[in-house]
Amino acid sequence: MATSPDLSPARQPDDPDAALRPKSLAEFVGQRAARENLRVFIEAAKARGEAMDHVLFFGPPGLGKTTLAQIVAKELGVGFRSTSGPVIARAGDLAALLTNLEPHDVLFIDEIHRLNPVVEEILYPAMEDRALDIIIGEGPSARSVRIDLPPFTLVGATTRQGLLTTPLRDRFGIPVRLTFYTEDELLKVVSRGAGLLELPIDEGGAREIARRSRGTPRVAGRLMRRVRDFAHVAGDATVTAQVADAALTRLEVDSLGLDAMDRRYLAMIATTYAGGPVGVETLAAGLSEPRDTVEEVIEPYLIQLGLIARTARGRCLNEGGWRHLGLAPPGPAVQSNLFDEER
Ligand SMILES: Nc1ncnc2c1ncn2[C@@H]1O[C@H](COP(=O)(O)OP(=O)(O)OP(=O)(O)O)[C@@H](O)[C@H]1O
Ligand SMILES: [Mg+2]
Repeated sequence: MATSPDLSPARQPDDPDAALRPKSLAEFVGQRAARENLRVFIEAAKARGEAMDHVLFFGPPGLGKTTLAQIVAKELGVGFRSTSGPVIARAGDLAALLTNLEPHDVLFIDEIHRLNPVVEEILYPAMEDRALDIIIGEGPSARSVRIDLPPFTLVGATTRQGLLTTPLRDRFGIPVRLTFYTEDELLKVVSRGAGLLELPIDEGGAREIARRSRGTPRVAGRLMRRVRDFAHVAGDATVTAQVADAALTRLEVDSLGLDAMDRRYLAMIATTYAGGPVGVETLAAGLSEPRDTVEEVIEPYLIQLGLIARTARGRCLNEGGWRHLGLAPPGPAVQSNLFDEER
């Protein structure tokens, strides 16, 4: 996922996401504000015959950042070049990419928060003045040469907007935050996906998958494929709510859509650290997961559900978190957690 770029599902040749990826803004479900604004900016850029301003998509993994980047290029009717922050090792690599763009092309940089600082410096004048400043030669005879670039649109994607440097963030004219999907939106994602996968499913079955997809279309797609496997082997002709529930329960996806890792995370705060506060490093070590995964993948949805809180002194389990684990919240501890948050 977001932490190991070269293993990212989005970059593998047999990308299971690809089959379900919407190809146009009209097909893209949810994120209504983002979609409507993008439509305006795309139309305006096309009408003026200009490259669209630079766009930054940010939000948790699997919400559609890469998908929207591709859609933007398609709707603009321009070329799409794709790379990722950690892959661009040297300034020269980025210079080569930029000088090879056709006018108005979209250059997509995934995980843009992981750009090497030296490479990032090249990007500033490229984004602002559509120019490259290249140093030729070494020592006293070195001189700087400015190369003009074709007008282009940089589309950046990140799961961690907070890790972007301010100069980089400020150069994106169109920042777009993606948020978790509602159950009804995911219902549409599942119904559309089931059609593409030729999976016979009724409304109850689709809603069960939608409800337990962690607010995330990628998870919905994954659960749909697994439910299809179970239904196939069990000989169920149609995926009903009951069939979906049985399959999801076997996959250890609970009624809130939390998986085994989410529950281990909650249980660790509850039992090992008495409800917190506990530092994220400590939790990551206890779970044997990289800190990035804990912060980018596990926590955002648990915070959205209100099961945990991030406080200045660490992570705390909220009342809902205790109840979800089937435990009673300790009275005084809850009060002191509230007190932490206020400070
Ligand atoms: N609005 C949507 N409607 C239908 N399917 C969607 C939507 N958004 C995303 N998907 C599906 O979810 C999957 C993941 O989307 P995508 O790769 O764009 O996520 P991402 O935000 O780039 O994730 P990451 O941060 O891990 O790179 C894709 O299969 C895509 O088809
Ligand atoms: Mg992506």
